[in-house]
Amino acid sequence: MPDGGRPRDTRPGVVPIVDVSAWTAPDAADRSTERQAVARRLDAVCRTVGFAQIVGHGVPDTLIADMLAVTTEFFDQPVEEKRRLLPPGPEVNRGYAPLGSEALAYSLGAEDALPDLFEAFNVGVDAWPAGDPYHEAESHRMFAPNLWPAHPARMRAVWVEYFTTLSRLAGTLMSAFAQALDLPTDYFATRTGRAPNVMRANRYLRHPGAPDPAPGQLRMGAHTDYGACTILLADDVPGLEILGPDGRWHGVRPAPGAFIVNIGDLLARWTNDRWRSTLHRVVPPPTAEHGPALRRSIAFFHEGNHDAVVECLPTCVSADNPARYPAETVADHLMAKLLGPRTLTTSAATSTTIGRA
Ligand SMILES: O=C(O)CCC(=O)C(=O)O
Ligand SMILES: [Fe+2]
Repeated sequence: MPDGGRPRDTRPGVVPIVDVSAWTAPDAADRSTERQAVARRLDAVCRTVGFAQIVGHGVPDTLIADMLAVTTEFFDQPVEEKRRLLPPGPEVNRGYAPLGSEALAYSLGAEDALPDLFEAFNVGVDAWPAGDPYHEAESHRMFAPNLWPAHPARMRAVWVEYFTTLSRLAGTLMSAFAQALDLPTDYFATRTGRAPNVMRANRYLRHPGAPDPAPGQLRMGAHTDYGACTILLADDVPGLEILGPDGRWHGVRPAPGAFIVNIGDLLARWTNDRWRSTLHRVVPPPTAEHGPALRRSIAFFHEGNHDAVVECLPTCVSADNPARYPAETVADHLMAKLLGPRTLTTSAATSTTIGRA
């Protein structure tokens, strides 16, 4: 082995790198042959792994650096400060989630799970046209007001800019996904274009003097993401694992500058499982390893419009391949998924992992 017996770094490992610049670049309109090649590659990756590393995404490095800086400043405050931002109830996915307050395993129907070892901060859509009935209908829940901290003062401006930038990127990815599924490129625009997207920063940190995790306790329990797709910015620190097509857990380390994009339950349901909503988890560092083992991630969850009915796409159903999931509104699916982990009770949501490894 090249460096004294340590295993060679095998990035990108099981998660292929996909360059999407033919879809995101200013001259994307002139690159239809390349766009089609990217769409075909996305289809192949989404059918097998359900996770890709996206490069050529066009999100400026400076914005990413600002996001990480303000978010680190936020989490570095005393916990009492952060607890001022607790949401009014579990149905409001906003503000601060303290260490150990959630367990993602419940989202898959677990009946008993140890608390996860992360803390998090969540925001949703920050503003919409005053009085708009679509948004007002969910202003108590999926469009609830954000809970912004007083410090750092720049937090809201930077987060809103990043949220807006990633909403645009998600829209572009949905166009590429539509083409990959042999649909018109604007197919998802009316189904996801006004979605109650959520952005969540996770911090995993071993606090000095904290007990070792209990046997089986994870930094984040195994789950599938609930929405259409997720765009994840993560430190290149071990911990994230995905269940591969071979039925084994594989570590994922992001390539420099790449976002990790994964398919969520809504796209698995739309595609009748042609695309995988892949199980993933975050494992704790080995107990023998010293230090805080800090790992940071920021997940942008691209959902569907809350009133969209998700049912099998016309290109993904046939007499030999009947629809596997009942039609359901996005709101019903997302709320059923969300409440389990946040109330530490079994979720009643339909799982996309049944019958899979
Ligand atoms: O922290 C990570 O790498 C994964 C986070 C994640 O899966 C999530 O927030 O849904
Ligand atoms: Fe996730």
